[in-house]
Amino acid sequence: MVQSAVLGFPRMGVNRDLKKATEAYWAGNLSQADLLAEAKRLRLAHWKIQKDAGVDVIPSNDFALYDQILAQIQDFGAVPERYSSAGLDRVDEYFAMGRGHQKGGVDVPSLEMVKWFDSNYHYVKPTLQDNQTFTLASSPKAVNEFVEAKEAGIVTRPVLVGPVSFLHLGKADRGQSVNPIDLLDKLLPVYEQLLTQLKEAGAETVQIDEPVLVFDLPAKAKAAFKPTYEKLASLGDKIPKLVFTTYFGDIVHNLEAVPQDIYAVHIDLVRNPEQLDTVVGALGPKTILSAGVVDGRNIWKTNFKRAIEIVESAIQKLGKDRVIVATSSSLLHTPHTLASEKKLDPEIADWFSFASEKAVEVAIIAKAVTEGPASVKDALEANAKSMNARATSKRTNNPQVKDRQSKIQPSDYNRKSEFPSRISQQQEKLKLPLFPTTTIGSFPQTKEIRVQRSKFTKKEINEAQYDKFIEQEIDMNVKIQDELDLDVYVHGEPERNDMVQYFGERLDGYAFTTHAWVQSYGSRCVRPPIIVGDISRPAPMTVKESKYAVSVSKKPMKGMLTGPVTCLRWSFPRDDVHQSVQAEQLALALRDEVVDLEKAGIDVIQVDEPALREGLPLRSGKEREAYLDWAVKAFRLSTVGVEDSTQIHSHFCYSEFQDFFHAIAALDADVLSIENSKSDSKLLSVFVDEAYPRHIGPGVYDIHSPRVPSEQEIKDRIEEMLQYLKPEQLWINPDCGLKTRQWKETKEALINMVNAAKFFRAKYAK
Ligand SMILES: CN1c2c(nc(N)[nH]c2=O)NC[C@@H]1CNc1ccc(C(=O)N[C@@H](CCC(=O)N[C@@H](CCC(=O)N[C@@H](CCC(=O)O)C(=O)O)C(=O)O)C(=O)O)cc1
Ligand SMILES: N[C@@H](CCS)C(=O)O
Ligand SMILES: [Zn+2]
Repeated sequence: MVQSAVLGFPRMGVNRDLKKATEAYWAGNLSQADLLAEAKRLRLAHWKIQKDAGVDVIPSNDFALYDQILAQIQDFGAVPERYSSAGLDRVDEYFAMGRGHQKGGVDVPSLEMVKWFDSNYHYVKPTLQDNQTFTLASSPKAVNEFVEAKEAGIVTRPVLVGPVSFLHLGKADRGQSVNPIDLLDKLLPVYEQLLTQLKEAGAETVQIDEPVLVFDLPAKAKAAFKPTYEKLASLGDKIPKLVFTTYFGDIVHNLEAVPQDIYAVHIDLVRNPEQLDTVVGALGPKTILSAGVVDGRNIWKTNFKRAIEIVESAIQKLGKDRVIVATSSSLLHTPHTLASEKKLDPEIADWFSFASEKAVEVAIIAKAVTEGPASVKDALEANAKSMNARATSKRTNNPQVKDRQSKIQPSDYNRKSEFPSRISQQQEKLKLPLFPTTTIGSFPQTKEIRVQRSKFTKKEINEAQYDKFIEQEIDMNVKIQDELDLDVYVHGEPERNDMVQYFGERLDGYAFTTHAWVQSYGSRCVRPPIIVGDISRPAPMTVKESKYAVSVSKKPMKGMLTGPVTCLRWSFPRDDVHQSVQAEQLALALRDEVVDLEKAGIDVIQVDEPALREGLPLRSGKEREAYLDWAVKAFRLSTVGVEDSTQIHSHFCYSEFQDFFHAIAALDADVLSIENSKSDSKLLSVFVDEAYPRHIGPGVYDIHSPRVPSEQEIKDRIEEMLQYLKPEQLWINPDCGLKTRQWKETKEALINMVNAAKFFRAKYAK
């Protein structure tokens, strides 16, 4: 029999229940016991959904209050001393690592949080010491949650991040020099104990995630797999059988690292179906293949015919008992259920499948290949009908958009003059001081803003009332910036629900949802709009608010847009058209917006591209070069339609810019703001080595945490930056937008930031 398996389920709940509970707990409005009870309720509900869907192998320990890697950091005793010595209980210690803690005499910033592979999910980086030790918690989460499910009558497959990935995804703490992978011998005993305890609790199999195998690995990490998994195999029946799990790429280049003596190997056959034959050929003689054929990263209905063909091809080589039908990755990256979408056009809704529906899909595919297609005849027919309806729908095709794309000229990618000429024209107009201060765009999205927007959406207030409210918010933001004495203002983005969803809602070719939330980090969620057809801009999207903001501001006001690559990456993209085509369509729509902003008197326009780095193919080589080529072109196409005297800014809040520096340089933006506060300023040396001539604002403090940085801390950061950057090219700004913060901490932090900038301004004026 071919089993069906889900690799992980979204945690938030049908109504973002987990977000609401954790935020209530942080605000002191929910007890810890009630938070934990809510988490338990959600886990049980999610196991039941999968059971009712007919899934054979249901995951546990895929749940986390904040992040699954963070949970493992704590369970393995890898908590840096600054947190473990703070006298917090386990839950608060965990949250302190995730989001910082500044209360009751404890003042610790959070651990670094970075993108999970090329997704919009963020994980907390294991942050390791030279003398690191590991100790398994007395009551490990993986065991607790397995037992919890078992007591509810569901025998699950616990999920762990494997030892090589755990270390490879980690880093040495500040001031430490350890290479994480060198800690493997110390870490392995913890896995042995944990796996033994899981077996004793009744777990027959464990999903051990080693997704780093899809990277180009350093030799040491690659070589670490074999001895690690031989060691675990030597424990025989003392531990559960292991499903060695990879996703988000192919593993063909790392095949020798795949353990031979292992129960099962999972591969992502949505991203890389072509790896099937090679991987099957390299499996150990008894190893099972877990075939990831239901997309864990997108919302399109699975094409059953295609998926069944892939699974059948594996069965032909391995036999039915050696194949599992699975989701390609965890379903964490998909929304909870399509059933909540009451407002979607039924024609389009018929094309989608969210997490709960995908659980049903794996079960149907497994049944089709086990018992034959006749056993699921109706489901197969309905699916074929949906596939055909989408392929032939008029909604996907706009000839005018295609015509405009075909007429793009090489000159459409270049500004009129080179940077030196542009910057002097801009400076003449803007008259900015040395070390100009600015923020990244958004100001706190208060409860009041969300309530007003919600009222407007529900038609409880009319457009004029909502517009008036937004104008008042802009007035307030301008006043606050006057008081703070910032140099380049922002309107604060109060009218935006999200920097991508907002644009998706204003562009043709997009569908958007009411409940399709996906966790981005901690309690924060996004509702990615869905690209269903060719994209175009029916009307200006941001001009009204920016024009108003300029009219009430005495200093330069930035116009604020989300760039084409980020709009693409943080949407659910089409899977029937290459992403470069979708990015180009977005770029043309944004180009018109940039030109309209300039016409409306906006002299500084920021086009954010935080997702440019995240879209970089995970392995170096031709694919990466091709991506960078079209991604850079899309950015340029969207920004270069302006006069030299208009200053183009761009923003990146993911700091690993070293490996794509040439692409950042090729964007030709006049000013870049980049996330920097959590990384070593040494990384900035790339700007010196490459003689980068343009302006840069490396973030001087972390905005993900409510913690207020002191003026001295900010001065120290600026001092470090000045070792690498020239005073006349340095801007002073936070790491990213301030929408997730409260006003109190925002003002306090910005006062310190402006004071720090003024200190250096005075120092260098002498
Ligand atoms: C900058 N980042 C972003 C990423 N991806 C995006 N798509 N957008 C980003 O900004 N990726 C990387 C980084 C970090 N990630 C995030 C992700 C999410 C947030 C965030 O603050 N999310 C908000 C939700 C934002 C939103 O869409 N809000 C809507 C709906 C608000 C709402 O909940 N309304 C209520 C009713 C009102 C009420 O009572 O409060 C409801 O619908 O029930 C809006 O504002 O209208 C979050 O809260 O999770 C930040 C950074
Ligand atoms: N302008 C956006 C960028 C976030 S990456 C903001 O400030 O929220
Ligand atoms: Zn940002």
